[in-house]
Amino acid sequence: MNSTCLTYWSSYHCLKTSIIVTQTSYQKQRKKLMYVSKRGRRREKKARKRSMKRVLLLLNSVLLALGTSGGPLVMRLYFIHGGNRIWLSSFLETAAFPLILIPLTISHLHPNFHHSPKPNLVSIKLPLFIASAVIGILTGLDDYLYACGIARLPVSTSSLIQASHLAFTAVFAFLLVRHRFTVYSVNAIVLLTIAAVVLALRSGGDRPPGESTRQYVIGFVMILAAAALYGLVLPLMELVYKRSKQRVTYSLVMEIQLVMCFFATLFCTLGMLINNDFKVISREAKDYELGETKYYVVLVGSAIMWQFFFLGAIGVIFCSSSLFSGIIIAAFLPVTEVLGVIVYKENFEAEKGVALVLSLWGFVSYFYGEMKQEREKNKNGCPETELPQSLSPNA
Ligand SMILES: Nc1ncnc2[nH]cnc12
Repeated sequence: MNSTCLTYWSSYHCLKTSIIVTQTSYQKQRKKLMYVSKRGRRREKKARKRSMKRVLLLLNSVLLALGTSGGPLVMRLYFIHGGNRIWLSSFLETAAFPLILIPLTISHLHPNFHHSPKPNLVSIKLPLFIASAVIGILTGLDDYLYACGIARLPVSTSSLIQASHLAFTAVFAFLLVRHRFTVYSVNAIVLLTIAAVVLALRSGGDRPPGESTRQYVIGFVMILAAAALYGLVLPLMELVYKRSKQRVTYSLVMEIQLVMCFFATLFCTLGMLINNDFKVISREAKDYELGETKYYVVLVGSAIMWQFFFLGAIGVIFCSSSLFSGIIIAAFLPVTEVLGVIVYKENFEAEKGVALVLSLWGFVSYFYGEMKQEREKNKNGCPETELPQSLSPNA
């Protein structure tokens, strides 16, 4: 009896222990599963976010490329055929800002662009508003300097601006946001700068007949100042995103763009008022070589192209970096020159071909470096990292 009892007793204990062990391992397994699925969900969310950011980067790069090539071409069309109001052309650089209301409305309605179920109509807070307004005024000043240069140095100057613009952006990106350079990005900066300098070397041949040396020098200084100022504005924008206490979403980026362009346009409107540009527009339209209707078409086209430029630039900063914005602007410079050959029947000199090849090489080098960096990150076991050099804290 005793021995039977003992057997039962030990079997009972055995069973109990095995139940407890099973329960514990089940709980452990369950916890692990929950952890894995939680991690999986988090990964999935991050991957979705990353691919969304890639789409946005592509979209903004296309906008920036369109604006970089189309903006100077249309602005040149204005000056070539009899337009000469500098404040008006700088005003046109940002005046199409109400267009941003279209994607902004879409983004408010689309759940992928915001994070709360009931997004506010206006999410920008006062500190970000003030920063955007200050950058907007700087942009207005930059637009004026840029238009001054384009008006005085018609063809080759744009290449001069871009030549120094990328270098200024690189220096300010290092100083303001501690941008980390790779061998590939430095190679790209050098190649793109050489490409633009090759174009700029032809500048003597592009000097318009009858223009005084003084006018030429003023144009040169203005365009260099514009390059330096815009080289500061892009990293400044990146700094604003990074320091923002608000979570920076693409909707917020568009609101920032709206505020910036509003203040830039306000600045140029004051210039136009002081300079009596509004009174002259109708007379200038009547005298325009391509006709009155085409005059207004050129003005509207210019405003749209420049809006693509500015929206693309700050969108690329949001998705990648200010340096990448500068790289796209520089890379499309020879494309603009080649388009000038096609559209305005300008001469196709060997320098334009050389510059085009160099800038494509620079662009490919930059991309190769970025892809390599991302592949290495993935190999090191952090596949869910954000896009290279992206604004991870807010994105
Ligand atoms: N205001 C501006 N518009 C276009 N390109 C520029 N590069 C430098 N300043 C610029």
